Amino acid sequence: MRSVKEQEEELFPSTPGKVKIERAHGINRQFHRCFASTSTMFLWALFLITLTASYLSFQSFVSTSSRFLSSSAWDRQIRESAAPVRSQGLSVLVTGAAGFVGSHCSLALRKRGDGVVGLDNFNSYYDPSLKRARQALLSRSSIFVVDGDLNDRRLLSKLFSLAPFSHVLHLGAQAGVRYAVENPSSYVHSNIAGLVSLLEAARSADPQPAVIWASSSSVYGLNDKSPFSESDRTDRPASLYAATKKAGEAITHTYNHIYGLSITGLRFFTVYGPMGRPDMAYFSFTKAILAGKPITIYRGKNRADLARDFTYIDDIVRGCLASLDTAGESTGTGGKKSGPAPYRIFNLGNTSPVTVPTLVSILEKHLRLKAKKKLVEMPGNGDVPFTHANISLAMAELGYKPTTNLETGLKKFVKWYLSYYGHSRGRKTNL
Ligand SMILES: O=C(O)[C@H]1O[C@H](OP(=O)(O)OP(=O)(O)OC[C@H]2O[C@@H](n3ccc(=O)[nH]c3=O)[C@H](O)[C@@H]2O)[C@H](O)[C@@H](O)[C@@H]1O
Repeated sequence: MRSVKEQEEELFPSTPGKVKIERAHGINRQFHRCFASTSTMFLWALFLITLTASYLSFQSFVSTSSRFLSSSAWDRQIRESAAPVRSQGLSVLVTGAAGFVGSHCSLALRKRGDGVVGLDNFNSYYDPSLKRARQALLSRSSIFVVDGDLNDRRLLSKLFSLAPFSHVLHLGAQAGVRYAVENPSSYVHSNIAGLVSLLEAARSADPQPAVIWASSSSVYGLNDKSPFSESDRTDRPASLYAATKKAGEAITHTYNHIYGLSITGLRFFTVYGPMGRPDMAYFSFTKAILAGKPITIYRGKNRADLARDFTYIDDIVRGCLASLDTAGESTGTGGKKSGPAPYRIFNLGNTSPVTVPTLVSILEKHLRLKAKKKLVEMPGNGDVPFTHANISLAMAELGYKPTTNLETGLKKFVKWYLSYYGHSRGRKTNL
C-alpha cells in the first residue's frame, strides 16, 4: 500500500523552484488534539468542512493544480478557453504558455480564432513576474493558463477529459544551455519525465491530438558541417540540455511508432524578441549595458568569435502555426494505432548567423550606450562555437520563410525592454 507521503507526492508533484503548499491535514490534527469532546469535535468538523469548501472554490478562480480538479467553475474555464471561435478552428493545449515562445504562440492562435488552454508551472528559473505578466496578457485575450506541472498526470488526464484538444503545442521545458551544469535534475524533470507524462496523456486521449513540440538547434552539438540540415548527425550533444532534447526526439519517435501519435519536432535556433527570456545573452546584455555593468563575451578556439543563427520570435510563431496547420492526424485509439502517423522534424532558424560581438554592437546602437566588454575564453560548460540552419525542408513543407534580420529584431526588442522596465534610451539605470 502507498504511504500518505507517496499519495501526496502524486497530487503535488515536485516542481523545481517552486515552494510547496503547506498540507491542510497537519492543521486538522492540531485541532483534533485541542478539542476532544464529541460535540465540540462535531461543530469544529462542520466548521472545517465549510472553511475547506470555501477555500477550494475561491482558489479555483485564482489558479489551479490537481487540488482543484473537482471545481465546476474551473472545468468551465477550461472548456470555454479550449473552444475555437472560428469554424474548423483548432483546439490547442499549449504547455509553457507563460513562457516566451508559448505566450506569443498562444496569442497568435487566439487572434485567428483557435481555442487555447495554457499550462505552466511558473517555476523560478527566471523572474516569475515576467511569466505572470505574460499570463495577464493571455488572460486579456480570454486564454486560461492552468498553474500546474507536466508531471502531474492526474491534472493532464483531467484536461484531456474536459477538452477534446486537436493539437498539443508542447513548449514547456527547462531551457538554457549552460544552466544544465548547475541543475541537471531540472532538465530530467521537465524535458524527460515531463515529456513522457505529456505523451502518456496524449496517447490515452480520445481523440488523440497531434503533438508539435520544441526540440532545439543544440541537438547538432559538435556537428561542424554547415549549415545544419535535419539529416545531419545529432549524436554528439555538447550539453545535458542538448542531450535531453535529443532524447526527446527519440522518445517522441517511440510514441509515434507504438501509439500512432502524430509528431512534429521543431529545432529552434536561438529565439529572441520582445517579452523574451531574461537568461539569454541579448536580454542580460541589455540589462547590464543599461546599468553600466560589464558583460562577458565568450570566444572560441584561437579567439574566434562565437556565432548564432538568431531567429526572431514572429518568424518562429509563424513556423509553429504552420506546423500545427500541416500536422497530419494521430491514428491511435484505446492505446492502439490503426496505421502509421506522421513523424516530422524541422529546423526553424534564420539562415544568417551573426557573431556575439556584432549582436553587442547592434544593442549599443539601439541603446545609445557603450558596453563594458570582458572577452573570455568560452568555458567548457555546454556552448557550441556556431549554429547555422538549413531551412529548405521547413520552406518546402511549411511555407516557412523568416523575414526579420537581427538589426530589425533587436530594435523591436530594445523598444519593448525600455518601455516594459521604464528606462530611457541613452541613459544609464541605477540597477
Ligand atoms: O538555439 C537553441 O537551441 C538554444 O538557443 C539558446 O541558447 P544559446 O544559443 O546558447 O543562447 P544564449 O544563451 O542567448 O547565448 C547566445 C550566445 O552568446 C554567448 N554568451 C552568452 C552569455 C554570456 O554571458 N556571454 C556570451 O558570450 C553564448 O556563448 C552564445 O554564443 C537558448 O538559451 C536555448 O534554450 C535554445 O535551445
